[in-house]
Amino acid sequence: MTETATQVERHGFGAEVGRLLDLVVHSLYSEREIFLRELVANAADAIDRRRFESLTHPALALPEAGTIRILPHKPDRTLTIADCGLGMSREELVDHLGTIARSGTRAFGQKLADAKPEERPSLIGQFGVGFYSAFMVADRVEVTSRKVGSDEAWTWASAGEGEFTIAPASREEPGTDVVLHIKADAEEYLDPLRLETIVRKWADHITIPITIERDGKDVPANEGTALWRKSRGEVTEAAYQEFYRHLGHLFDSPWATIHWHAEGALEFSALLFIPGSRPFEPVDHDRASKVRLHVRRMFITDEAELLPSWLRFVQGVVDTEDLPLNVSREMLQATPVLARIRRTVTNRVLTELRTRAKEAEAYAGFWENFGAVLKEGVWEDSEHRKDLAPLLRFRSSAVEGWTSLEDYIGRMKDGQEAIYILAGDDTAALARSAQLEGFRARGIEVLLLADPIDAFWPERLEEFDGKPIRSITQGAADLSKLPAGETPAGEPADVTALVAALKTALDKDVSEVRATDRLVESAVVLAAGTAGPDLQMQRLLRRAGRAGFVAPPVLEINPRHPLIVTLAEKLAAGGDVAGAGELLLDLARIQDGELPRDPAGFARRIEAALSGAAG
Ligand SMILES: Nc1ncnc2c1ncn2[C@@H]1O[C@H](COP(=O)(O)OP(=O)(O)OP(=O)(O)O)[C@@H](O)[C@H]1O
Repeated sequence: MTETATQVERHGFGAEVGRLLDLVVHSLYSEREIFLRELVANAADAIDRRRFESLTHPALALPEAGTIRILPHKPDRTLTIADCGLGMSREELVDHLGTIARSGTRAFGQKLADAKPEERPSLIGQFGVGFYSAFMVADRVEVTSRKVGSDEAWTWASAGEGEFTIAPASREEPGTDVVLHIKADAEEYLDPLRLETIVRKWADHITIPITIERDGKDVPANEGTALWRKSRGEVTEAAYQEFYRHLGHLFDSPWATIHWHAEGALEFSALLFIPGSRPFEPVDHDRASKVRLHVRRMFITDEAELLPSWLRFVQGVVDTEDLPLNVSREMLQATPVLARIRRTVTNRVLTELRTRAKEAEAYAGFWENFGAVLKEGVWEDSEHRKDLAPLLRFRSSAVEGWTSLEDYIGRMKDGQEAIYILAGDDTAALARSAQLEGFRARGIEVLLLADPIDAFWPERLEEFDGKPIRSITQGAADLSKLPAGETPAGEPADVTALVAALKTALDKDVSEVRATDRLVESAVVLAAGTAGPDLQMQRLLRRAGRAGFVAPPVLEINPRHPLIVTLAEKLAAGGDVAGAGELLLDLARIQDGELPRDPAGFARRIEAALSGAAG
């Protein structure tokens, strides 16, 4: 390098990088070797990306031997990881290595900061922290990179303490060298045999050849067999697990490993995993499946959406013989081959779920992690809606744990015609809801739904096994045909006049006031009109600022409740019930977890009511 001091530019790290670096460097001793996994994975990504770009820009083609070279050099205590990948421009060096681009890394940094110091090593070992893990073993890191298609090369350098420098450099070919100045206590990473053990452990499934320099020669270090091409019997659980962790930045064990080879009309190998825990990076990031598409072992893209978005939690690889190696992005969008693969792979995952759904306990684990995502399919995928319905699980007002629609139907009462559901924000609150009183009194089970998507999909599924699915907050649930377990205490008051007076008092805040037989202990409850969305859907629309023309709720009153009886009497004696009406409506709202319409006014009315009681 012929740099002069004046050409070296100094930059401060983004605040998040600084914090992450500090944590990584100071909390780690045991699992340091994963730095190599991270750097080799970055090199492999860069080569894969270059290969893909070169399909449309042949000038960017990879040199013959597209390898990753690991070069330990004891005399000057450096370890270099060199690749012939896409390379980075000056701006990319600054952006990619000076700030944290990946949301997952950022979230991980937070998790790391929150963890107890003694827990940090294992956290880092499990997740990896990308490029910055280099600072676990190096006290200085230099990255010299030349972007494909450019003659310029630049060196990014840092001691991992608050700042990095950028200076012009030279590199004969496009690609990247990451040079680590190995710390005194990390000398083992200059030993070729030690490095080889690490590569075998972490990177054996990487299909790009990896070599380690030993006695002046590049010695192959990875087997490079594509794991998914092997038959199931040839792959150990440990190898599956390692590959799974590599794919999804996951640290647990897969809940399901689905590995098969399709032959006949379509030829492909697929290795898919359903994660055993919710991934660290939120799955709804862009809602697209990231299953990787390979053609004859070569990585093509992870954007082929090989699974519908409601299966986006599935990780894995599909490797086909039926597409040309030089498949372009345009072709990927147009080819019927992918559509056929998609259908086959989707059905295979559904079959796996159906089989595993028979083991209630294990399935519950899956459901808690990904049930909410699966339900999106019921909402948006008419082709698979009916396949998904039997896979759904619910909390219920009648049984502990999870239950299915099929089991619910098995418990339906004589004369009960519908499957009843109640949606809200939180199952514990739903289980206590006044909405359930009349159903409980009649021994009728209600399914309790607390995912945001639950406001949507039931409307699309409509029925299961011939039984309509009904939200109990929508319309007047017709409970009169179903006998109550015991007759509720007290005579119902004649509330005809009260109903009319309350409607007048509440005016546009309610669309109707009516007496109901679905309450037992509570005086009032809200319902939605028969035609429009149910209460939970209305709440979500309001929160999204899209209440639009949602009709005001129906206020239902319990004619046997002492409070209602008293109000009916007060009205008959010529008293005014307008203030009480305002309070009743707000009480009904509060019961459903909402705020009073006018909290200050509500407080004043409560004060007045209490002083009346006190006086
Ligand atoms: N050898 C390389 N060649 C080209 N670009 C690289 C190389 N190493 C890193 N980069 C760029 O720097 C970015 C940051 O790397 P880093 O390892 O921190 O995160 P990541 O690779 O995105 O995530 P992770 O390592 O957690 O998978 C990469 O996304 C990539 O754009």
